[in-house]
Amino acid sequence: MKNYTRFLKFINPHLGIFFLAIICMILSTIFGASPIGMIIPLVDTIIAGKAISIPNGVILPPFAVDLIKHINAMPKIELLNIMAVGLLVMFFLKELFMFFQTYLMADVSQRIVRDIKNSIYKKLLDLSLDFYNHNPTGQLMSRITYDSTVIRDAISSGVADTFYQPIQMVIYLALLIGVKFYFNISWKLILIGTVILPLILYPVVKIGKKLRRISRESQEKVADINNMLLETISSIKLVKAFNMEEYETNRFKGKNQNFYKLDMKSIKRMKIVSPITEAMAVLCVTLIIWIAGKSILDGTLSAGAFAAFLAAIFSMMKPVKKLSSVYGINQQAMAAMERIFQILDTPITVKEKETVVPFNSFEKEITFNNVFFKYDNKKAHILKNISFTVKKGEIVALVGPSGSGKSTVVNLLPRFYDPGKGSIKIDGVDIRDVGLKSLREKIGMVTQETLLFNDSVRENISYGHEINEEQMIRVAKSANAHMFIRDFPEGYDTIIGERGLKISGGQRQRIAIARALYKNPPILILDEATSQLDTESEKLVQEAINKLMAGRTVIAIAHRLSTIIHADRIIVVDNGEIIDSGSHNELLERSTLYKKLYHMQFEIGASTIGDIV
Ligand SMILES: Nc1ncnc2c1ncn2[C@@H]1O[C@H](COP(=O)(O)OP(=O)(O)OP(=O)(O)O)[C@@H](O)[C@H]1O
Repeated sequence: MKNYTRFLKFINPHLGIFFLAIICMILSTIFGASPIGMIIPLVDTIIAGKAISIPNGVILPPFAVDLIKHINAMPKIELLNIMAVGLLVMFFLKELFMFFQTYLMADVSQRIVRDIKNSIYKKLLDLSLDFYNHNPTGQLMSRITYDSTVIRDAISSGVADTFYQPIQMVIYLALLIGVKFYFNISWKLILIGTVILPLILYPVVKIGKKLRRISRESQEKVADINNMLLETISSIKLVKAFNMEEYETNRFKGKNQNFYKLDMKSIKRMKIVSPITEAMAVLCVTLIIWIAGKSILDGTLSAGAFAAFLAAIFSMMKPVKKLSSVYGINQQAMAAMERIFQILDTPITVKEKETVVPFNSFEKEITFNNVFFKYDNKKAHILKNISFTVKKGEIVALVGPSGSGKSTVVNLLPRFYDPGKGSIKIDGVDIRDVGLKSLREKIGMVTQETLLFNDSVRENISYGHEINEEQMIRVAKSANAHMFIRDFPEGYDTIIGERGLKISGGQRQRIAIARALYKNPPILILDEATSQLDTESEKLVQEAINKLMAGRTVIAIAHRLSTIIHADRIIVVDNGEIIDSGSHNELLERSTLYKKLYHMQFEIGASTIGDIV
């Protein structure tokens, strides 16, 4: 229920259209119900040839008495003509308002789904990185694509009917009660109509609860399937290299089959609702016809009154039946909504404080003070007591075996994660006290995976900033990228990435370096790629990196000998701790681990890189 009311809040901004749709619903129902009133003169006056009589004891308003008298006095053929035209007009108006009702409701549902998608997307981008460690991409995508579609379908049919059908029921009930009083129909008939009929809803509610559980499961299965698709398609080379096509096909078949079974379970339940409600309805109607039939035989009920009463009861049945199927759809939507709220409610771990210290320029130093850190799902500390200082303009290189925690150290600086204990300060101010935006503006990152968007070279280089053609070409030249970009079919407008032009690893790196140069941050985090490029390409990348580092404060996860040699200080990290620091020569003399790393990583690198130092 809480989720339902919360969901209704999404309607708030579109209340205007929503109410307009409701008004159209009411009008359409009224025009749909009015012809029932015509049944009385049709049956009593035209078919049975009797005048409409006012039962004893019934007091009608004068205009109704006049109307009845007028109808009784009218030639039958004229009455029939009027009724035929009336029916046509009513039908036309009913359908017209029905069209506006469905159109406006569909508009509301599309708007709500659009808003929900926007909210999820914004939330996803605001969420801290730890969230992504335990939420696979495919599953998150399925929230935006599949779950929101379930909700859209539920709104356009569900929400509309949730309001529309009760309105219909009330109007038909009013009509029924009007007919009851007018013709003095026994309460027994009314009770059967109004009490037993809604009982039909009981099995429906029961089934609805089950549907919600199944729906939750099947939404998880869809998320699973999406995730698998994403993984295998993006790793298609790996699948082919290991001849895993058949294995992956079978894995997919398995997941798909499970989804099919679950979907059928839900379809079975959705579809069983209709025969159950049908059977109950037939039972009620038979009972009513039987009781009413006896009254007609007794002469206490006119055929016209009976026909009007029966029509009102039948009309009421439609909304009851409709409501029962809507309940199932709403249950599915609620399951989808629960999953969406789960994301919307996930706390953001790395948050900005309400009042932040201004951070306009970087002046002095970055300090890590006794920093401890662990990833949320792991018990052991990944970083232990990390303390070091980087003065403005210094280049500090982090070296250490794979998995020792180097990337984790640098990820703490732009606050991708916050330390558990200890602090990181820039110019003496804890980075948790400054605005996230102003902090990240000051930091540039060039990482091992050179991430480029499927967009033009121009957009990739200027990402997040206004495009200044001159500056862009200048940075591209510095990054040794201008030459090859110029040779692309559409120069800086060439689309690169997944669906665009494929470019080499070295070219990607140089575009990423141009992007960092364009941002022009005072602090640079450099996570050098371990993969070796060919000599020529490596030389170009190296030159570009040197230009990028010039005049900046750099923390580099070093894999290149040249970075090591250029560094003012080298920090050796092992198993999450700093075990030594100093210059290249000092460390070569006293650190066994550094010596080992040097011989393994840098010497080999140097021999292939050639004369870059
Ligand atoms: N997102 C994460 N969630 C949980 N554990 C992680 C995560 N990222 C890294 N780790 C773990 O933290 C430890 C340090 O990883 P980190 O990536 O910082 O090492 P590294 O020294 O940069 O390694 P490499 O040189 O291979 O990139 C490793 O044991 C790794 O398994």
